[in-house]
Amino acid sequence: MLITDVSVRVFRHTTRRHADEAGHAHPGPPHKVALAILTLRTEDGDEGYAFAPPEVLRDHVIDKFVRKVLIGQDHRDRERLWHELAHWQRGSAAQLTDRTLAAVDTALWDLAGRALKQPVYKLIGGWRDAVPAYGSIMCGDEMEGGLATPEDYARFAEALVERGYKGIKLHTWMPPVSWAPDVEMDLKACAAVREAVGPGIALMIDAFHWYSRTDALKLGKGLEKLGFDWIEEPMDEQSMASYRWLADNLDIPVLGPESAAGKHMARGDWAAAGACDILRTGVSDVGGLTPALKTMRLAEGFGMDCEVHGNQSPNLHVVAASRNCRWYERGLLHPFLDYDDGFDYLTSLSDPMDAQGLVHVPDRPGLGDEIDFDFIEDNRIA
Ligand SMILES: O=C(O)[C@H](O)[C@@H](O)[C@@H](O)C(=O)NO
Ligand SMILES: [Mg+2]
Repeated sequence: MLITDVSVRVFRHTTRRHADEAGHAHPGPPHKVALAILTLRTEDGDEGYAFAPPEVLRDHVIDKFVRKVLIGQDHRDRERLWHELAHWQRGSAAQLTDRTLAAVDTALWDLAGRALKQPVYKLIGGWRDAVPAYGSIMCGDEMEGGLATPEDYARFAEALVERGYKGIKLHTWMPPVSWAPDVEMDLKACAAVREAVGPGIALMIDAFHWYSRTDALKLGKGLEKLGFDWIEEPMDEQSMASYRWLADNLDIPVLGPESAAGKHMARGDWAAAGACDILRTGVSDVGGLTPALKTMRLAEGFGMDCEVHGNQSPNLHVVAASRNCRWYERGLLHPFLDYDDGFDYLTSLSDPMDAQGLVHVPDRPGLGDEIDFDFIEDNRIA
């Protein structure tokens, strides 16, 4: 049970996803990007894994913090190990981030499941074996036939309904799109999608993240007329007061926070302050499955749903183990990309979706990722 080794391998894989200056993904030509895999190994030879950007798992962080906390410890003590690592953040000069905590906690959960030969969501306490997915569309762009016009969004939404999605979230246009942000254009895209898919499909928006209160109110009021299920991150989430004002002035549910710091503690403050109607968490955002589950359970105590940010197996297991979460966010999607192609370092999809829009949680040990270790070795750079 004791952890005897913590290691990181960095490898390159090919993707057509390119990040813009706000970190939002857009399609482009195939290019190679670096990714790191964290491996925790015990005296019994059991291993747990997590993927993260290489900078999140750089040597300094692993040596100075992660090894110091984990080596020699019982891997099953996830609660204690998470808190010990989190306490190192304060004195780390901002070097030990929530993203690193998330990777370590994810690998600990994966390790527990692989050692016991059980899927993680069953260890947490399963709620369901299949979860409804919404198609999370990439931010708009200026690509011919991409997501450049309201009609482009409508056409793509029809294709997503055809694929089986029962919910669709629009990330609308943001800089670096030359004319963005634009509330009127956001509403035109949302209206075109509603017209295209009809009233039976759940629609949500994830808008430009720095609108003013008045612009966010105008957007929200317009979405109310279109029967949208939630408005997400239309203003800077560092101002909880702005969100409390918005939630007080809108009928459409306000969902958040996604990107605000503070883990499950900040999300408790948002729920208590009435700054949102639906809470939000995400394994990468709050420091792991452990705090993501804490957010989910505190939301339940407030009678609130809590929607999970992001795809991939860690988030899927949180959704599968939670009653007060309606969706799995499957994406990000674009007309020029086939999401079901998966990743070249995994030999199967982590989130296979059937024609009815249900993602079936793989009945495999741990988080269930089928990792191609030969690919990783063949493409290893550190
Ligand atoms: O990079 C990001 O900010 C995320 O990909 C984000 O665009 C998207 O995942 C999101 O906000 N989902 O709710
Ligand atoms: Mg979002």
